[in-house]
Formats: sequence, structure tokens, C-alpha cells
Amino acid sequence: MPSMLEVSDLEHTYTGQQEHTAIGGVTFDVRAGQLTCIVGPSGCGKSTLLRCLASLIRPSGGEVRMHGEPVRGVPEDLAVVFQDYGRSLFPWMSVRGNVEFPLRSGNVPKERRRERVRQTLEWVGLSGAERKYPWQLSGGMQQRVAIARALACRPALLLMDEPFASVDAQTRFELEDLLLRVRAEQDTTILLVTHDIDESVYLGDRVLVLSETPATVVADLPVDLGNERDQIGTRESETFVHLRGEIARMLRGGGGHERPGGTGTTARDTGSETESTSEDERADAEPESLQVEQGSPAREAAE
Ligand SMILES: Nc1ncnc2c1ncn2[C@@H]1O[C@H](COP(=O)(O)OP(=O)(O)OP(=O)(O)O)[C@@H](O)[C@H]1O
Repeated sequence: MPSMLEVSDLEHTYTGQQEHTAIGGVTFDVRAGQLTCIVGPSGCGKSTLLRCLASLIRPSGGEVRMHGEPVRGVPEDLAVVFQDYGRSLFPWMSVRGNVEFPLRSGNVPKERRRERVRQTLEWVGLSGAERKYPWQLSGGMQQRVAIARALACRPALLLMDEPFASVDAQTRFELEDLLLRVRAEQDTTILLVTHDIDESVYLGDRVLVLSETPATVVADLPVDLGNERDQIGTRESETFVHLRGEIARMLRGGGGHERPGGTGTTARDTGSETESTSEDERADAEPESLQVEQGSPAREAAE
């Protein structure tokens, strides 16, 4: 199957007084319909990478191709969901107004817009909330609105930057399952940045692990958990526990710039890259918390 997104040697250096190279040559492909999670040490360049892919900032080097064509400017069939739903929704607009907003610039007739909004709100479990305002909703409901707004355009590619980081654990689980459901129904291609290793394994078809800044891809791990995932059973499975340990070990080690195993393979070679790990190594790697936190060795190495 052809790649829907090809990222080749992407680089970005912030210039000015605070000159900093955030991305140092990132290469990977994404197949249509794939859900790719991206993890990496704090401050390594994950958000910068997503912003470059969305053309919100112009990369200093390399190339991004979507549907085989070089990306120049924000692609029409791309949507982005940020962590901070509070700032991304328009507080003076109803839920319906917020979700309908991006459709207005797309010449979609009013009747079809309304039907699209109704259907999209149904997907995200917000039927009946059309006339409410964002400030009348819980944080989790507001993020559902933000997701609905992104999905209303039926994007071919959905970029999500820490979309569930600001909600409580229970809501996070619900939103993760919502994303899996929507993705299964819509076949949307999704790239999701997260600090949460468990979340990356639970949601992903694959996990890209980035190095400390400037970010490069240090591992591209297929997640062999099938399409039916369950918040309790999946997280208890041997495959899940193995992968979370493997990723945690890479990140606790600082996410060095050499690919583990030293094969030098790029993320173009997806599907067969999980390295074998002995039971003893897995036990050693079992961390107390699998968040990449401020103050972790990887974080310190990045600073
Ligand atoms: N406008 C800017 N000018 C200079 N440096 C910047 C700018 N924005 C980000 N940086 C630096 O680039 C690096 C990558 O930042 P970025 O926000 O992409 O990382 P991140 O991995 O998303 O961070 P986090 O894990 O905290 O969400 C950081 O060291 C950051 O300080």
C-alpha cells in the first residue's frame, strides 16, 4: 500500500536569540489508515515535528509529502487537535457553531453542514449538546467538541498533540476508546504525540520513539495487539507489558541518537523492528511510572 505521508530528513532550527535545533533529520512513512503514536523525552521536539507536518511552521530542511505530493502550505484535508481545548474552542460559539466553523469556509451547503455536525457529534457522544457553550461543558466534553470539530471536515490526516493530557484518568480512557472507535469507522490516518507510554502502546499500530533534542527517530516499534483493544485486558497482555517496558527503557536511557541495536535502520522499515528482550531485562525495566516526566534523566539530558 502506498504511503499517505512521507517525511524525509526533516529538520528544524529555531532562529533568533534562542537559536535551537529541535529536529535533527527525521525520516518516516505513514500508511493510510494507520494510527502512529510518537513518544520522546520532554522538550525533544515532538510539537515542533507536528507543527512542521501541519505547515504551521516552515521546516529548515527536508521534505514532507502527502498523497505523494510535496506539502506546501496547510493541506486542506488535514486537521490538528491540541492539548489545550480551553484555548482552541470559541467560547462565544455554541457546540454546533464550533464544529460547523471549519465547514463554512469549504462551500458546504447549510443543510449538509448541519447534517455533518449532527453526525459528528453523535460519533463523539455529544448528541443533545449542540446548543450548549464550551464553558457549560466538562473538560472531557470540551475535548470531544475539539475532536468533533477536527473530524467534521473528514480529514485524511489527523494530527493530535497531547490531546488527552489535560483530562482526568477516567475521561482519558473514554477519549482513547472514542478515538479508536472513530478511527475504525472513518479509517482516518492519525499521528498522535503523547508523553504517556501506556497510551502510545494502547492506541498505536506502531510507536515512533524520538531521541532527546534535536529529535531523530531512534525506534519504530510495531504494536501487535490487533484492532480490538480493551482498557483492562489489553494493558495486562504480555505484548503490552513487553512493549511499554521496552519504550520506557529507551526513554529512561535518555533516548540517545543511535538506534538501539545499532542497525542504523530508518523508520521507513516498519513492521519488523521490535527487538527481542529477555525476561530478566523486562523485569529490570518495569518502571514505577511510565510518564516521561520533568526531572527524568531523559529530561535532564535534553536540557
Ligand atoms: N520558538 C522557539 N524558539 C526557540 N526554541 C524553541 C522554540 N520553541 C521550542 N523551542 C525549543 O525546541 C525544543 C523542542 O520543543 P518542542 O515544544 O517541540 O518539544 P516537545 O517535545 O513537544 O516538548 P514537551 O515534551 O515539553 O511537550 C525545546 O528545547 C524548546 O525549548
